[in-house]
Amino acid sequence: MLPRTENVPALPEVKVLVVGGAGFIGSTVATACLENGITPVILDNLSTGREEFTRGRIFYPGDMADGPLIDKIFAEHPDIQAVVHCAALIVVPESVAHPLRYYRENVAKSLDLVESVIRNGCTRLLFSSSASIYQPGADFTVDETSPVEALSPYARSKAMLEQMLEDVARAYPLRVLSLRYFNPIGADPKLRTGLQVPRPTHVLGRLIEAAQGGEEFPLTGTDWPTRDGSGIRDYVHVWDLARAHVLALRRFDSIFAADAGTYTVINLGTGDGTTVRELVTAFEQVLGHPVKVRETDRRPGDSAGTYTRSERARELLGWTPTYSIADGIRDSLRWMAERDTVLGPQAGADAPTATVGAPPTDPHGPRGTDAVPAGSGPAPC
Ligand SMILES: O=c1ccn([C@@H]2O[C@H](COP(=O)(O)OP(=O)(O)O[C@H]3O[C@H](CO)[C@H](O)[C@H](O)[C@H]3O)[C@@H](O)[C@H]2O)c(=O)[nH]1
Repeated sequence: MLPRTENVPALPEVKVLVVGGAGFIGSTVATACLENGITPVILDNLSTGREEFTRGRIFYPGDMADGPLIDKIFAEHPDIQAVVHCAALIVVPESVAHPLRYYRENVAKSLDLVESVIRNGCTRLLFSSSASIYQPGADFTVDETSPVEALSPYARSKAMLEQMLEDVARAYPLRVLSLRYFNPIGADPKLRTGLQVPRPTHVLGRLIEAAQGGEEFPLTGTDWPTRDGSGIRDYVHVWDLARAHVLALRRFDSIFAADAGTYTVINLGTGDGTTVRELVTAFEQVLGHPVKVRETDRRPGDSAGTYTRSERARELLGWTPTYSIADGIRDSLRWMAERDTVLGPQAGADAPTATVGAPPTDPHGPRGTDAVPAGSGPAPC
């Protein structure tokens, strides 16, 4: 006979508020949380996020600047123990054309959110920052102490918010961990979520588009002082990024206990620099055939790029990336082939209709479901 369970105390549920949890990274973070015993409560205004990514999850449609809504969420989920702030507009050229919108959405509304978080007594915030704020050094490597020189309104919005959060964390009962992402690629290995926009403008999106339409891939910039003249970046699989968030949530208190401060930064990159030419070669190897490449001038506001040399993510989070760049390319291709099935045909979007061949199943096996070792979860806020 099975033991009765009524008198067995339930394990305390670990809950986090994921702001921007219907977006590409936020939804993947939410999935990784679910797979590791953390319940995500999602807030997203669906300006770029997708409701499909919230199915079966606790979801509040709305804006992060809506104070009464944040109060309602905390009232209905008093067991929320941390906030993961992934909500942002992220397209660099768009930020150059519409800086007011970017500063309002990314900076001003974030301040409203943080004020609401503090008002509701939550003391832990993970902030999605960006490695695009770094000034490229002579060898293109950076660590968390490297100089910051944000070159676009998008990057400046991230750099400004980091500075503001540091000041806020000094003055109020809040600790903030900024995670500086390098260049996310791939998708959830089980293809539950992925990049939602139909025509992504980042380099891998443009390569996939070229492969789909048989068009030329524009290689934007061939005179950078890198080993082959093309821009260099650190491409990190989004599932590895998501795992890092789970580890950061689990270790949040110990990170700050060791550091004794209230604000800190961790780079999330692989430590491998990949040039655009090298990325094209890797892409062609995964795809199985060449793509046409057209060399063009640099993009306005572009930079040579950076990659991380930091060991901080390994030391503080116990995090090491598990996916290769080929894995990321393969998962991006698999997701693009599957995206319309998950999201439905996208009204008004001039998405390419052809799809490129992609492996039908997850070729990574169990790594896609790897559980993050359970430590002590964060205590209530
Ligand atoms: O069609 C293209 C697009 C890009 N590139 C090149 O590819 C490299 C990477 O460009 P991405 O646009 O893919 O990435 P960025 O690092 O410039 O910026 C992106 O990554 C950042 C993270 O560091 C932020 O997330 C930002 O929002 C996002 O646009 C650059 O050398 C760029 O010149 C091309 O050759 N052709």
